[in-house]
Amino acid sequence: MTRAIQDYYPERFSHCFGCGRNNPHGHQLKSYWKGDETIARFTIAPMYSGGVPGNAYGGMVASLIDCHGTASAAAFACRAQGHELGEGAEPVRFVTASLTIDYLRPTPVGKEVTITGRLMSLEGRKVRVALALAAGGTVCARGEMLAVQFRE
Ligand SMILES: CCCCCCCC(=O)SCCNC(=O)CCNC(=O)[C@H](O)C(C)(C)COP(=O)(O)OP(=O)(O)OC[C@H]1O[C@@H](n2cnc3c(N)ncnc32)[C@H](O)[C@@H]1OP(=O)(O)O
Repeated sequence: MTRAIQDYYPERFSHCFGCGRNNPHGHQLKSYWKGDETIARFTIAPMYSGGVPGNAYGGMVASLIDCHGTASAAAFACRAQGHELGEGAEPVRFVTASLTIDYLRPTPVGKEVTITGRLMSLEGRKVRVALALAAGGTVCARGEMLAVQFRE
């Protein structure tokens, strides 16, 4: 897939600060399939530094995990319905109902990090996703999300 999962979001759901392609002030995170899992790459600017010099504040880490998690949920749900994003039906949209994060070690700024997502379970409108954020191959944070399909 060359287009990011977020590139398939309908226009009206594309203003998210973390991942909306139409929000020029936001992070515009992009998530992709990688086999049966998902991946996003991002370099945190030094202005998001936190308590530990040279490292990011926790909210920034949570923001990246949050947006990658809901994008992953949309992709997992789509594939479970038997089609890929962009094929036919408009992709379903998910919001975060619950997100837990374990901060294992400081996350560096100014260096590319990867965020990965793995499907844990899918039940009706609920998708549980296991998430990890790593820098240089070392996991800095782990997350677990319950994403719920948005009801319009
Ligand atoms: C479209 C947006 C695109 C960008 C997304 C980027 C990521 C984000 O930052 S999203 C923003 C942050 N999240 C939010 O603002 C969500 C706020 N919460 C809500 O709107 C609602 O509580 C919502 C939509 C999650 C669920 O409400 P609703 O659609 O009425 O469903 P509801 O029946 O209450 O719950 C559905 C199921 O999820 C379960 N559930 C809901 N919340 C939780 C929770 N916190 N913990 C555990 N289970 C939960 C319910 O028990 C229910 O389970 P079951 O079907 O087995 O009975």
